[in-house]
Order: sequence, then structure tokens, then C-alpha cells
Amino acid sequence: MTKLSVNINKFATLRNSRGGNNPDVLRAAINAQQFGADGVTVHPRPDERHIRYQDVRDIREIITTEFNIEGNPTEQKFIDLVLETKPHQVTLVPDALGQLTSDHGWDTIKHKDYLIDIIGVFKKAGIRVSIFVDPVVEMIEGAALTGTDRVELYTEGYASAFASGNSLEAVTPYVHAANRAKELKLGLNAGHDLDLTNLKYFKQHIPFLDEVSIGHALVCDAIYLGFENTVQLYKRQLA
Ligand SMILES: CC(=O)[C@@H](O)[C@H](O)COP(=O)(O)O
Ligand SMILES: NCC(=O)COP(=O)(O)O
Repeated sequence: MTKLSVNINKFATLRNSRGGNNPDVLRAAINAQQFGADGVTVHPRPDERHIRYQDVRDIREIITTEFNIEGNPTEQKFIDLVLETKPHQVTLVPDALGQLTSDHGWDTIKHKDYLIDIIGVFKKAGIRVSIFVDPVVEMIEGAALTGTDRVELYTEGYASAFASGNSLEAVTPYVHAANRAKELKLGLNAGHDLDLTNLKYFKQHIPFLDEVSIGHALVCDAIYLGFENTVQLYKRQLA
């Protein structure tokens, strides 16, 4: 089974645009779980432009499924937040400060020693670690030397090539990377720009995926189709 973790960043973006508490991010997390999501993902950024650090603490209190916190551990504030809230999984993403959204994975060869150290900190606290990587076999092999439990394949490249009509070409590097991860006994997650048009094809080619985290497209679909219906539609793509 591939788990669906709903990324609720975009609920917070909308809330923050007006101040106040509408929409309520906590309610979004509760609803996602009630509507069938297998987990909730948040990516608090240092500028707190969407999910705030306090949101993470509040969401921790109501989680009944799996909680996944994403972020760059070069920020001490991020490390402290993760160790305080102890999610089921932390996903390490090498974003620069103020970056619009995530746009690359770790260079697991260049940053091997750093990753070994920081992954060790989270694992010592009993938190499963996943690291965000591009679909490149060498990066997967590098990841296997860091002690990470899982890798998350950065799927923006897949999504844009799929949208151009090159579905097989789009998925092929991901299949190679996924197979190598499996051989190396790494768990496998995927995310970024996955949506209702491209998710099923991705899952069909990589059936042993552990988890996808989906936010932007899912929240956009929820505006048109309703949140409960949308979560169910995404779940169906993974069946
Ligand atoms: C790691 C990843 O691909 C997503 O978490 C993405 O970074 C979402 O973050 P934003 O919602 O800030 O775009
Ligand atoms: N890890 C990817 C994620 O949480 C959501 O990415 P997106 O669906 O908002 O592009």
C-alpha cells in the first residue's frame, strides 16, 4: 500500500493572506485524516510564510495518522522544532532561505558527512528520516551511505515531462532510481507536483512506493471538487 500524506501548507497560505484563522489549519489536518488520508505533511519555512512553527506544535496534538515534517536542518530552529514535536517522519530538504518552493534534492555525495551527522540526531530521537533526492542512481547510492531510512524522489521533473506527453520518458529515471533504492533497502517516498493526472501512472510504474506527499494540486482540486471527495480521488489513484 502506498500512503497518501496530505500537505496542508496551502491552507496556511490562504489563512495568512488575511490574518485571522480562516481557513483553520488545524481543522484541515483533522479533516484530511477523517476523509481518508494516511498522514499529514507540513513544511514550515524559516519565514513562516505558510505553516508557522506554532501550527506544527498544534497539529502534533491532533495527529491520529502519520505526521511528516519537511525542512532544511541547517536551521537550528527547525532541528529544535522536530525534536520537540517528534513526528513519525522528518524529511530533510536542502532549500535555500526564501526559496519559492523546493526545486532540487540533496547532493548525497558532497554532503555525505553532514547528512550522516544530522540524520543521526533525528534517528537517536526515534524519528524516521527521509531525504529529498533527484532521481539519479548515484544520489540514491550516496543516500544509502548516510543512514537515512528513506529517500523522497523529487517529482517535479516527472510531472512536467508527463504534462508534455512524454509519459514513459518522464517516469524512466524514477523507475531506475526506485529500483536502486529498493536494492539498497531504502524506503521510498515521492512528492512535488503530483496530481490527479499523473499520480496513477507513477504508482503503476513504481508499485512499491511507501508514501506520496501531495499539497499544491490537491488543495487546488479541493476548491473545485470538495476536500473529502478530493482526498478520496487521490486515494483511488494509489489503489
Ligand atoms: C519537498 C517538497 O517538494 C514540498 O514540500 C514542497 O517544498 C512544498 O513546499 P511549499 O508548499 O512551500 O511549496
Ligand atoms: N514533499 C512534497 C509535498 O509535500 C507536496 O508537494 P506539492 O504537492 O505541494 O508540490
